[in-house]
Amino acid sequence: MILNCFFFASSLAYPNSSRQLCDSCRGRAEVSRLIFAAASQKYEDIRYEIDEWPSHKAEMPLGQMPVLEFNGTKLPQSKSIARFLAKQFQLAGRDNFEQAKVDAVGDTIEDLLIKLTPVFYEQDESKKEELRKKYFDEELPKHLQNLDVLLKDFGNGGPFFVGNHLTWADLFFYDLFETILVMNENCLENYPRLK
Ligand SMILES: N[C@@H](CCC(=O)N[C@@H](CS)C(=O)NCC(=O)O)C(=O)O
Repeated sequence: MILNCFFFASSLAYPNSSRQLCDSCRGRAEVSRLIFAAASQKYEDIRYEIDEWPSHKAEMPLGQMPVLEFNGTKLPQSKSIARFLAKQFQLAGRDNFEQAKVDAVGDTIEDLLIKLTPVFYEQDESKKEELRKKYFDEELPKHLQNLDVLLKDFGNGGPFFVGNHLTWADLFFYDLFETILVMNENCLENYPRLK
């Protein structure tokens, strides 16, 4: 099976952080790349730079990326792509209810990502810092508290969010926190289970 992913490359730099991220933000396709890697599956990974994007936008069903091409059809929406791949490769939960628990974790992670995006897109440096501080002081703790509850309830005391085995929810959390920890390396200190 050959699958193509499309993805935006953009820069992410936090000069005050001691953590380093790769020189381009991995974006919304990264969780799918991690699923492919965890399942040892081959796929084609096509990435566009910002200046290449206008000539490809019309090729995408919703004019957005990422898009997965499977058997000649293009599937948009990063979480739908991730769920599809996870189901293909048995990383979505072992029964219907486990899948719902994995989805609940994935949706809770998405909640904290949605609130973070204004920080990424703010161009004014002082406003960006203000938003960043507010996010880490007020917003993120609520979401981490929610994730901690789900980890406790669904994870059977083990290291995975659901059912003592790896699912795409773990990969989604790992992917996002690689970025978030660059922005604030202490943000998981009060959540030892999540850390
Ligand atoms: N809900 C969508 C959001 C996709 C999205 O916003 N993609 C952005 C890049 S992160 C995009 O393609 N922007 C370019 C454009 O809209 O022209 C998903 O999760 O895939």
